[in-house]
Amino acid sequence: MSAPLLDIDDVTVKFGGGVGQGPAFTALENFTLRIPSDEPQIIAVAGESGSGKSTMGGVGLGLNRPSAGTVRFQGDDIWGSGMARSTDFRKSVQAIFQDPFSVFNPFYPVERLLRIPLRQFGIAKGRTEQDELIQDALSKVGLRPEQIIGRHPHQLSGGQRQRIVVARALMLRPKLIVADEPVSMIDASLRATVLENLRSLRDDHGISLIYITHDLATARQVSDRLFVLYRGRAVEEGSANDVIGDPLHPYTQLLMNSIPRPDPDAGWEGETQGDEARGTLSDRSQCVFIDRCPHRMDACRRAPSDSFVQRRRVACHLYDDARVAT
Ligand SMILES: Nc1ncnc2c1ncn2[C@@H]1O[C@H](COP(=O)(O)OP(=O)(O)OP(=O)(O)O)[C@@H](O)[C@H]1O
Repeated sequence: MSAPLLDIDDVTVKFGGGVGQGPAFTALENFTLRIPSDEPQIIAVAGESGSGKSTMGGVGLGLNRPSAGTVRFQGDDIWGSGMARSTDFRKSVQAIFQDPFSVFNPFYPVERLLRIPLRQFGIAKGRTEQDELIQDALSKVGLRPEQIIGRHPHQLSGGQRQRIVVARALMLRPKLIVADEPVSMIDASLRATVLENLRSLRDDHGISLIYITHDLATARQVSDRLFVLYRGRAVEEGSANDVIGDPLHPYTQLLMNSIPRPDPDAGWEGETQGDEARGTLSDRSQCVFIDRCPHRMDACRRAPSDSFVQRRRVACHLYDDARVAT
């Protein structure tokens, strides 16, 4: 069996803790995710603001170095081998970020923006080959090259810009894409198209995706597996259908019952903010959800171990019996 494409094994990421930085803050804790190399998948990572989603994405992209645990890409420890900084790795793992505006220089026409990564990664030799690749990538995301080429970012709609970001990633023929809130900046009518594009990356191009989102509905639409993060802990993980269809962790249940606001960036109703949402160092010895949980009991003063129940992994003392049984 070949090595997994990406193997994030028991990774913890802490920020700060250095001289003059105050105590270390745990943004991600004991996180494990394996994406097979022979079967492209879309993995959704959901949770409220500050839960550690982007930190997790940064781990996959080789941007956040784990404080503990290992990250392997096709079998190689990306930090042990120095691979995280190699051109090969940076080409193989691409990012699609939330705000397509931020990646565009307003003074460059689109094709110039697309040529930069081709040159940077040495993908196409001459200008003709570059132009062919650019046109091909634009067509693949449903854009008509003749309507796009020669235009500047402000002459394009939000949906076109977002698709260009997908085209840019596609041109580099990555094996994995980390898409961080790719649809939150575009209006609902275009969302379906962009989600369709993400699905096509998996189905037509064999690319796996880590899809980071606030929005459980789109997670269900596109993803094979879903991780629910709270205060840096994956509290529930399983097939998106199982977890969203019948959530077991009280936090996932809360997410399902909360009413999504019209503005996806505003988060869920009842969402905590700031320090409370992030948790503190002292929280880590007990269940991270203890202060909001309607089922709180004495056992919750200890951090729960994982239980495997109803085809998913859940970190909650309510399922301790299931854990003993397995
Ligand atoms: N470089 C950093 N230095 C210090 N703290 C950080 C850093 N990056 C993230 N954090 C903190 O880690 C926590 C998790 O942040 P992260 O961005 O991963 O959350 P998120 O779930 O993606 O949130 P959002 O949905 O708002 O983007 C936050 O409290 C954030 O302030």
